[in-house]
Amino acid sequence: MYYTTLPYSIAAAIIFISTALAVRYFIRRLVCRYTTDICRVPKPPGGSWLWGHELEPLSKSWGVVYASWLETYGPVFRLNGALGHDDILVIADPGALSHMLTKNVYGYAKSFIMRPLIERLVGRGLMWAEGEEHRRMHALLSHIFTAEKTKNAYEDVKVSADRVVMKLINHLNSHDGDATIKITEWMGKATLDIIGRIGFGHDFGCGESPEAKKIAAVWEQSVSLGMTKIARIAPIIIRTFPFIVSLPIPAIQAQGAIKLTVKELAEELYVKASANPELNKGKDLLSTLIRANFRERRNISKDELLDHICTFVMVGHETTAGTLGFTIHALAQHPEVQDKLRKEILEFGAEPKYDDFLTKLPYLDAVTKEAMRMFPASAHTERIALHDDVLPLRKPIFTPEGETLISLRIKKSQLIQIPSFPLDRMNAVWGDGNVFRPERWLNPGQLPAPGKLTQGWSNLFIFSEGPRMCIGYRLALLEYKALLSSFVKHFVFHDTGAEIEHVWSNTLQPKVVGEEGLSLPVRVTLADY
Ligand code: HEM
Repeated sequence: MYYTTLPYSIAAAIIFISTALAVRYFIRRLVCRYTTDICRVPKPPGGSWLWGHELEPLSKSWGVVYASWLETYGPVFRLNGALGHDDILVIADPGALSHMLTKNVYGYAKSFIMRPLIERLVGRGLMWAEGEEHRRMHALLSHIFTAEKTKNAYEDVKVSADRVVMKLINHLNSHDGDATIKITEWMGKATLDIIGRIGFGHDFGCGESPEAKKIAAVWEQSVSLGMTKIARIAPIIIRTFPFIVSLPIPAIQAQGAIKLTVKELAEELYVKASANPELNKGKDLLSTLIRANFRERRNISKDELLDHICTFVMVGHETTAGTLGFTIHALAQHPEVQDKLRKEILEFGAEPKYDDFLTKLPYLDAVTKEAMRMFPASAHTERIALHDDVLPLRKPIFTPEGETLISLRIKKSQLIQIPSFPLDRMNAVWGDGNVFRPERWLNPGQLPAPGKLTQGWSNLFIFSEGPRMCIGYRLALLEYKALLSSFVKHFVFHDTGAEIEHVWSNTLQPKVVGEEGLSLPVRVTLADY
């Protein structure tokens, strides 16, 4: 009896599930066709029945596949989602981005992939919060990142910049003045040192303290594991099966370890600083927050304050280090740009101060903008629409049926990807978007019209735009310019000839083609002047 009925019940179950899936599929297509404009948006051909188009971007250096789609289909297109997920909208149109990120920011939340990732990496701070909670946290934190507070951080930035320069000089002296280094690692020592002081009055010993080494090791482990094929597919699977996040998978657990390490350190300062908040005169961000919490009776929990510090430490140091690393690599590949930059810095003479960086070093400013255009650390992001909405388009879509769409109706839960990495490299906007050419910034006539660009810092997308734009962008720019000018003043960077590809693992990562793990090798010698 058992042997005869089992195949029938399995067959019945298969027929039932297949019919249910087919009915669901057709209902969704009908809903999509008649209540949204998604079906009219261009879509690349192909895409597997199981993975949709979602594995294709992983097959090449990060951004290359999205860039070719953007070239072919324009700034708005759609992809088949993996594992039966609805079509995904990909948006690089400045009008639609401004609607989602500036005008209607709380109508679009971080996606089910991004939010758990952020929570594991840095905790439930500003980057993780949504809606009213985000508004409250932003009001609490924005006053510690003003232009004036950033200016006051200059001395700490300078101390760390000098320390890492001295360390690299010593390193070169012990290698006959000529060494190939992993540039992002060196930049990470400096930016961690800076955020340690500014964030919670901690000295990371220019990357040499045991805690600094632990953070660097855990970060590298998390990024390296994140580069493996399975880890790169994992977010797509997690979207359908969110419980996977709680399984003991090394790549996922390593992300949590970074947060724990930083929290442990910040907790020591928290205990000291909160014992007597009025007497604590610390200038660092944690002390400032503890004092404000005490004076204004805000009742912010210790956990929340520590998560803010974790967020600043991780998103504040890795991003800036990554962009600096890519810039120095670009300078090694463009010696004429490097020489011109060094000349400007040497001719300036004195040590530039905060205000000098803003107005008195135009070529440094041009190099900064060009690098920020080409190497955004946050290389990709995603949003979910929380309500039915209409997205305005700055560049209309012309459908094969002869219709012109100047806006798109979308449904609640629509998943939207923002391809931040290729977004500011589009040839249709920049002409030569993949060419590192700082000179374009010296002549405003050579820049695209602002209407073709997003509304963030310098009309670039690197720090995003609107109320969720990077809160630390002034500090990032100060660190970036102070470190880059010190490095270019003291060292000469040479191209090693290694072919570099980009990987999206937590942030934008460099990797030598054909080698394992993250690496951006640059040959360094001492500047001779
Ligand atoms: C070159 C360096 C940096 C880059 C490229 C960068 C980029 C970004 C981007 C793109 C976002 C928006 C993410 C999104 O909404 O999906 C963001 C948010 C954020 N950044 Fe930065 N960032 C940098 C440095 C810093 C620094 C130095 C700090 C602070 C110490 C910082 C703190 C934050 C925080 C707290 C948020 C969350 C803001 C919110 O959601 O309201 N970042 N950053």
